[in-house]
Amino acid sequence: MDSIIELKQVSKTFKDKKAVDRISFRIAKGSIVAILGPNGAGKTTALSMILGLLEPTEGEIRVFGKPPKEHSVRHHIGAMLQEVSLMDRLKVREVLELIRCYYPNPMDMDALIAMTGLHGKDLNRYTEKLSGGQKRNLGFALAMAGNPDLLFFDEPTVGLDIGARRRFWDQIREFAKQGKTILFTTHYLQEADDAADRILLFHQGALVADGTPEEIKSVIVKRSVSFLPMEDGSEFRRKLASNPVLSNFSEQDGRIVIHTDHTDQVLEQIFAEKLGVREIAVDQGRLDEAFEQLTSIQEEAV
Ligand SMILES: Nc1ncnc2c1ncn2[C@@H]1O[C@H](COP(=O)(O)OP(=O)(O)OP(=O)(O)O)[C@@H](O)[C@H]1O
Repeated sequence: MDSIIELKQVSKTFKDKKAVDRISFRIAKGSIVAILGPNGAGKTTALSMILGLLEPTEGEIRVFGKPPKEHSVRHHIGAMLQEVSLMDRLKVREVLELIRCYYPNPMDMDALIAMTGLHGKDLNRYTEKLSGGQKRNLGFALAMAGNPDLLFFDEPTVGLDIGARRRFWDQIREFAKQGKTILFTTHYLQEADDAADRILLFHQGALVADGTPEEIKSVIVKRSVSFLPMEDGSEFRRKLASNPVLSNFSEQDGRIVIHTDHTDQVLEQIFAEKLGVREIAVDQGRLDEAFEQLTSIQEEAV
């Protein structure tokens, strides 16, 4: 694999808090990778270490085969973090020019403006006068100014409306087609599912799953057959419990739910046993269920 990023057994401890716990992975050129996880999972800490902003307590990180702090590595990286910090008393054009001149092969100014949702008239405005949305556009422009090969986004779509979100992801897919590599963090399962070709699922500092959205779903999401019982009472439940194919059931809002990898077998047994049921539904597991299952499995294990 043509690895752009490589982490080997990386941990980060703040005082006695282990924010990232022995994480290893590689990221291939041209991929769009989501670091997904709940609050406090260690996503930002991991991203900051890969960016060279934080030093790992243990383990090794390589970006383009080198330590992330090296000057030559920085020339190939662009980042938009949660807080876009801007220098006051500079106009938008001046900030963009300043950042562009740090890079050997910066993006053409007109192309930069066109892709980032800034308008010509914004260029002469002082950065402190921009609205929240315009500041985020500028943050995106600053991340892209050096025409980087590797892009980092920490929760990039927070606060963006649906149209802006869609434009953002269209743009990101275009970058990936050009061979750029994108790593982003998100809380949004749907966003990771839609936008990423790989998901690294973090929980309590650990990497608890790594794969395509489909792989993650197929490994840990159980499908289910659910129905409403026509007869109530213990006899019906006894019949279910005594059949090994049906015995793994739970009850949700009056429905009986059987989690299974073999929905056909479950249906066969329901008919063979002549169980009185109605409104049968067969459900494919969803990514948000997978996420909840994984994180709750981890919590039980702690
Ligand atoms: N500078 C720090 N000092 C002490 N603890 C920290 C520091 N930075 C992060 N932590 C702790 O490390 C853990 C992981 O934090 P991190 O910000 O990486 O999580 P996250 O997954 O990005 O969360 P969120 O989605 O809320 O941004 C949390 O328990 C956090 O409180």
